[in-house]
Amino acid sequence: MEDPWQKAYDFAVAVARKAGAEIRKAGESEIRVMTKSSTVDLVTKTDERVEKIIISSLKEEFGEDAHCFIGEESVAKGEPCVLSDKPTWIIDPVDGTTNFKTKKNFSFELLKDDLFKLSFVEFGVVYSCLEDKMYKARKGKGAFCDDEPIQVSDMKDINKSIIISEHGTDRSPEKVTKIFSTMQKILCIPVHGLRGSGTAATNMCLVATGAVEAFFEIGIHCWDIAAGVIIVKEAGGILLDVDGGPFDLMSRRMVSANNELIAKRIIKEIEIFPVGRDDAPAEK
Ligand SMILES: O=P([O-])([O-])O[C@@H]1[C@H](O)[C@H](O)[C@@H](O)[C@H](O)[C@H]1O
Ligand SMILES: [Mg+2]
Repeated sequence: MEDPWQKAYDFAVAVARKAGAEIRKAGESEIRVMTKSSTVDLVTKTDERVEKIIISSLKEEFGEDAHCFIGEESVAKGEPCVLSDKPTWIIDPVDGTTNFKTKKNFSFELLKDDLFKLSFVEFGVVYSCLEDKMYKARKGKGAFCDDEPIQVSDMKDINKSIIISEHGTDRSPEKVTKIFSTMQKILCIPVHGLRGSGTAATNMCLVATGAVEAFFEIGIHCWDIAAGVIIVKEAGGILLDVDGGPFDLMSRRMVSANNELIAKRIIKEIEIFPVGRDDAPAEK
């Protein structure tokens, strides 16, 4: 049977490479940083320019009105963040802008993917442009890094696991206290280690390749994780909400793990704090 999304998947990979080259080039000049929702929620001209390049390339290829778009920087400027039945590209032009602005050897990512409905991701692409690694996954067809199949870790022992979490972009003391309390409790289970790369996309690819057992965060956005969701799933891993319920892409809460045992053990320690949904109606 003909695969209707293969062309879009291949095109997504090509656009990711093109955008990655732009980001690498931009990293050679001075990077001026601006802020969005808080003083630690950063954006640069490169984030904005690369998002425009990606969206215009997709419109040129598939038609002006064929698909919808949810782009991190467009949403920051007031565009809606709502999933409908129409195929929708979810775009984070630079994931890990805080790493990007240092111009040092941390990773930052470009990601995009395509969704139909909340729980139905067709494919995902994450291009780690500094190390030139292309992660991708297509529903039912496996996950790959540079065309080599990837697989989550088979570890079932939480005491031998490595867990990733991040601190997000909200520095209100009560939330930071919960984040650190959760990390302390997880460290003391004990686990082998806690990590954090500074980009949700990389963190999810690390779960997918088996480098770590799990990554969780409260406060991430759909564009940080959408591509990673299918990459982790296709690599054999699972996604859950931080309360152990079903994962919801727009909820801004996620646990991704190699298996249910590890995910549920971490979930026992997570101190949940409230965050607004990505698709919440805009405040008047
Ligand atoms: O803003 P951005 O650099 O695209 O994305 C951020 C990164 O993914 C970071 O790892 C995560 O902790 C933040 O919650 C995100 O906002
Ligand atoms: Mg970003």
